[in-house]
Amino acid sequence: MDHQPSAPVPPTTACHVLAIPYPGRGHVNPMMNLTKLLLSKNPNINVTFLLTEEWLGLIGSDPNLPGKNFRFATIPNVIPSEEGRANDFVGFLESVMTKMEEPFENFLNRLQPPPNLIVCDSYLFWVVRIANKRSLPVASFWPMSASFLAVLKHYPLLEQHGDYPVNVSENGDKRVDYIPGNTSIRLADFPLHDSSWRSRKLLQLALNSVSWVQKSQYLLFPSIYELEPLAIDALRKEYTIPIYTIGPALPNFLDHGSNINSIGTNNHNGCDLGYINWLDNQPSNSVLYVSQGSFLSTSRDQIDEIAFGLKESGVSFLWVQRDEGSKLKEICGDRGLVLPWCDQLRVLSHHAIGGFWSHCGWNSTREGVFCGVPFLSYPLFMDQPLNCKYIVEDWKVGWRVKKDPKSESLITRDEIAGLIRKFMDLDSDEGREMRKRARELQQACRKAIVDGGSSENNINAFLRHVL
Ligand SMILES: O=c1ccn([C@@H]2O[C@H](COP(=O)(O)OP(=O)(O)O[C@H]3O[C@H](CO)[C@@H](O)[C@H](O)[C@H]3O)[C@@H](O)[C@H]2O)c(=O)[nH]1
Repeated sequence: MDHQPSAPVPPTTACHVLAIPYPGRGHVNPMMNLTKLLLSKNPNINVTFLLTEEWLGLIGSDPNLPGKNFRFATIPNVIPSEEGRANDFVGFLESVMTKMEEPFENFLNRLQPPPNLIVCDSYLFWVVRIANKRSLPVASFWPMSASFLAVLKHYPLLEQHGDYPVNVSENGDKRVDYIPGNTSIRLADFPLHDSSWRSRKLLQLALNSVSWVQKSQYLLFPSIYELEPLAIDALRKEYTIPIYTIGPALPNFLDHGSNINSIGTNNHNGCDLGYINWLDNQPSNSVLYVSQGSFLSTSRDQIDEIAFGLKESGVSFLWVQRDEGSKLKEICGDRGLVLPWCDQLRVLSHHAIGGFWSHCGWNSTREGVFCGVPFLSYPLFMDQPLNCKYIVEDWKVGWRVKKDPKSESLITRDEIAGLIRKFMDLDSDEGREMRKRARELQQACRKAIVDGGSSENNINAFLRHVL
């Protein structure tokens, strides 16, 4: 199915889709991009996008929201605020899994016209429970990699092989090859592998959500088949529901219509973006873009080492760091910019960007790959070590910042400076090879979204099924 040109989606009677993302940037963004994709495919689709009131405040004034056939709806703020979400992640996740269900059901009772389809984040398992009771079809949307889903689905294998819990300082570099859909994985790269209360609790919550995926009617990934064919094929064999890869599900590219070339042309849409002007004045491939995603961070001491390392490297950089910006600016001097937020995809697609220091969230990973940018991978949590493994070992489009998984010490400024210098050296053989592969992977992704490409076929097949 993935490579044959597919029939266009036929016009149909109106279809009302209720989309409900998990309340986090890394989940809301790809759900919004999926929504835009659905709306662009068929004029008879209407979408109601359900958020908490807080999240409506965060994204409701975005100038790139879909106009036609789209509306927001809200439920009250029954969960802890997005502000400081990372400080008590267990508490946040538990609230999402227990407190949103009732207001959601009340909302569904009132929703007019009633939806024909619900698309929900796979973490919101209670949506599937409610929809099943009402015989409403649900598409479960998993905004992380298919490989990560396969790992969680087969997590009990770790215990059966005597590999759980993992003591990283003893056997973090041991590799296991018994997870379907994955090449061999270091034990240190499994999510939530340690025996702490927090990890066990988060694992229990994640595994519970995974167990509900099979009870939905469709499974959607913002992934591209070519990025992880082994995992997609393995999951297609195991699940009885149809699986569709509709990636890359990126913002600007969708905002620019289906013109895939516009992403690389720094089309500012008339916005006055000082940092884009700054990038415009930098040589091609000379700037390292540094970001740890939308809500996580690393220790203060490590941030200081990164700042001094960046300065000592002599490489130009654009660093997104939500707090301590002024202190970091002072340390880093005038070689680069420190910002609290930027339009990441626009930055990554700029010709001046030559590398991406990333925490390897799945959105950032797809965005970097789609822009053909090589990675310095610095994963922090959950699926990120596995995404880093894809980048470094499977796709070979990046290097790890932390080489030894057993080491618990800080990565020093000297190590960081040396690594950055070597990574940004466009003339080294190793770097040239990595950049070539990044361009090849980028091309494979771009092919997926044109006529006959895997993602285009998948989204059409999904809509034919639904409509
Ligand atoms: O200055 C910034 C920083 C981020 N972003 C965007 O914010 C999103 C961040 O998503 P992601 O890279 O996935 O990071 P997180 O926000 O950390 O994502 C959470 O959700 C992801 C999807 O479930 C998981 O893969 C991650 O591990 C989890 O931390 C991306 O679209 C970025 O383009 C910006 O636009 N500007």
